[in-house]
Amino acid sequence: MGSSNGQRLGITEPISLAGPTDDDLMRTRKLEKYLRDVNLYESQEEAVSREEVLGRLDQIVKIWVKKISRAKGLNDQLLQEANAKIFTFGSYRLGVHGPGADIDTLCVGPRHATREEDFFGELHQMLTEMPEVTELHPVPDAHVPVMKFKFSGVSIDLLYARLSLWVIPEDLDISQDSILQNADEQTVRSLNGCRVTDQILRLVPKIQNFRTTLRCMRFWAKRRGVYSNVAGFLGGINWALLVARICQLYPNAVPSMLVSRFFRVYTQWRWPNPVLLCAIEEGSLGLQVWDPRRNPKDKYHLMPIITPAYPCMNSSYNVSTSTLRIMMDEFQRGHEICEAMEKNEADVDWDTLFEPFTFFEAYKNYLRIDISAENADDLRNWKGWVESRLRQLTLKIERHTYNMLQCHPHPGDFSDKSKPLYCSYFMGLQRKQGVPVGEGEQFDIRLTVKEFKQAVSMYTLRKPGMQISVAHVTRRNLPNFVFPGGVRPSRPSKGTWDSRRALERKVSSHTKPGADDGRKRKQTDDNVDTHLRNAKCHATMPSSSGEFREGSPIVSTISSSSINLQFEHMDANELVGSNREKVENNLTDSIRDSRNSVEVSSHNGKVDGPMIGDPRNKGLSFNSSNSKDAEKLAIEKIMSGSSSSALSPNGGLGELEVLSADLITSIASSITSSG
Ligand SMILES: Nc1ncnc2c1ncn2[C@@H]1O[C@H](COP(=O)(O)OP(=O)(O)OP(=O)(O)O)[C@@H](O)[C@H]1O
Ligand SMILES: [Mg+2]
Ligand SMILES: [Mg+2]
Repeated sequence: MGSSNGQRLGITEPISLAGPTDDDLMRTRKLEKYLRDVNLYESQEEAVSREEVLGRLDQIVKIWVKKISRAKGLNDQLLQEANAKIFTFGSYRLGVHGPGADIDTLCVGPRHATREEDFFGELHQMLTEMPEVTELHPVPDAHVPVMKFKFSGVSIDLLYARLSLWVIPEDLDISQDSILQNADEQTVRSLNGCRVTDQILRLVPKIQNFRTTLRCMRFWAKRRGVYSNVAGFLGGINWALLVARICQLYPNAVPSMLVSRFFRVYTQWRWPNPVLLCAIEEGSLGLQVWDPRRNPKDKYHLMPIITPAYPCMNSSYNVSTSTLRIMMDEFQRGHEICEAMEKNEADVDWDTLFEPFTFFEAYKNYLRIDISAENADDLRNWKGWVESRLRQLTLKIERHTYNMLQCHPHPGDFSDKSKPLYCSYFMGLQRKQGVPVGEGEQFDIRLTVKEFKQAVSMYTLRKPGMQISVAHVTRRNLPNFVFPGGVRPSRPSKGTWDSRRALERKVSSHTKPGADDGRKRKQTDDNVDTHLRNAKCHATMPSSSGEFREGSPIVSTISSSSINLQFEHMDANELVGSNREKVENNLTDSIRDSRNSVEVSSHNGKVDGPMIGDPRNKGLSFNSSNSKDAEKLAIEKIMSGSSSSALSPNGGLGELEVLSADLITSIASSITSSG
């Protein structure tokens, strides 16, 4: 049975009930020390101050609700009982927040406390008048409306849920579905964060192990540049769900094991099989739940990670083929490092796993998006809008180049300290591996960029001075402010796992051309590397200033419509018979350019992850120990679902055809109607 108290948590049996060995315990201690050393835990002082702030906030909403109840002329009894209450969610509620993280809070109020007038009106006004409150920013028009501010220096996100109750009891349980009855859409969405977080905490067997593992995975994802919902990677809630599922599958494992199993399971996961912590209940309130058989949009989700509270939704609909590929590569890298750690290989430690991904060494070509505004408020709003549109740019570039050009968005922005009202975003560009290079072929993305800029300029709250420009830059022309400390490294990183792996691959392909297998590998590698190394990419910019210069004023002087990426094929013979030094140089280039350790193939624009028994999985170094083989089978079984219940007649599969029959079965068996 799954959990320590004998109750199975999760929709399948666990994969393994094994507990830790002495080595696992030792690795866990090292991991915990590592996480403390990199400052992932807040101080006791900060923890206390957060609690005080939460206490104050709860008092404030209670005062607020009395005040507005009185103003509305409620009778004495209702006035006396008038109540509102603060709940928390997000990383703070999960217990995985770092120093300086925000506290995500939800104010639950009664039916007579409205969102517009009372929450964004009166409560906002009250906060404005408090000296402890700074940087107050109401965002009433967001998908999930929020009031953002700092209270005694602690960042707060405050959402509002208006229930249909006249009185909010102090012991209100928001996990019961009836709480959603007659609630407006924004309230349902606002309640969702809390309800999901509570469910996660109920559905994991040993919370402390879950927390440490999640801290580790969040830190890892940030270091590897795959932490960001808005950029199409995964955010806090997604990582929490992925880790929670691993905890269910290995209920007696300790954090070091859970991290390693995380990579083991998710390198084998055949997306778009959904990750589920519990069955998807259809519920009785008629709210839409994730169901690719019914909702056309859900069929296109590439990496479904389903929330465990009604109405169950996919929390990761932003993931695209590109970001999925990047994440799968990262899972593969993590898997290899954990395997090496478990074999006690020299030079491999937690530090190796957490080595930062050197985004600005990884590509030769980048797209640079600069934005600017007239004041800090405008820039914040403009950034929020542009960031939410950037994903469309990557999707469009890939679509418009028939997926031959791959786009890697950098999560987060950069800015030049000397220019406070400007900021820049970057995307790495590369030819898709394995795509043959056509003679003199070029990628013209002018139209794509133009369309993107048009879409961005549709911003309804656009103010004068909100500018955007897009330019192509080569690695050499990257501005200094993108590098740590504003200093461009004189040479590419050496001695890292990534550089060593690239070197190994390169050396083996250059020195072992004998065996059939080796020849094949060499050909593939050369093919890929040749494309990258010989891809001469330049932008044609017939602008007044002529050239894009580092540190030049924002690219408004450069017509972004003139971007014309050209990838010219050069003479591949140059590579053959090169002297040692030349090979070294090429290696350095290929280290920078090679990120993909596993190829994720794409059929009809749909990605399907590596499969067990698939030759692509050769890189997975499962040793032949029985327990690991058994685990492999168990993972496979989870993917195929245990039930063979038929699909509903209105299934209407359409594009779902691309999903495996197994998936359909597992979806069918996991979506249940609640009685
Ligand atoms: N853009 C978004 N779309 C959907 N849900 C979101 C979004 N932003 C935040 N949320 C919800 O709010 C929660 C908290 O978000 P937040 O950005 O504060 O992340 P977090 O997991 O608390 O991490 P951190 O420690 O960085 O604050 C998320 O877990 C999610 O439920
Ligand atoms: Mg948070
Ligand atoms: Mg937040």
